[in-house]
Amino acid sequence: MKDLLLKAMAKSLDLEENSFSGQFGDNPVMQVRFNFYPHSDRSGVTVLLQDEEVEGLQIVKDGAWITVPLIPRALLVNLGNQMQIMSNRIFKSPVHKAVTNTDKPRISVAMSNEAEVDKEIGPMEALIDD
Ligand SMILES: O=C(O)CCC(=O)C(=O)O
Ligand SMILES: [Fe+2]
Repeated sequence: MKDLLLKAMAKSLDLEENSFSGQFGDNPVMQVRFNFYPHSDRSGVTVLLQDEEVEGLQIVKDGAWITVPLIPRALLVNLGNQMQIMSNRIFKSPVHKAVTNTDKPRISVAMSNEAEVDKEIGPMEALIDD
């Protein structure tokens, strides 16, 4: 589909139809990201750098939404579902969401790890009760 779009855009500017696709090369980077809030991260560990001035991250604590306070330049460590599974739920993967406001831009940077795609994970044996 993207090839059709790139060709159509090139044609609309009276360019040769492969003008744009040629610049993307033979192995262009394709990315898809599904954003849905609220969620818990699927990661092992997520490290988040929040906006220095505009809050927005909220987590569920004791059944209520609370806003995570801003600490400029602090890295927030959030555990994801994979750590919850491996720790047999001793570590929790909190449900959270990012709420926006109508007038201020907000940026956040998230970095996370996950187990290898085909790797099966499970609770550590020593953490399982009989
Ligand atoms: O923007 C935020 O503060 C949260 C981002 C987030 O939840 C995520 O990347 O998984
Ligand atoms: Fe998240």
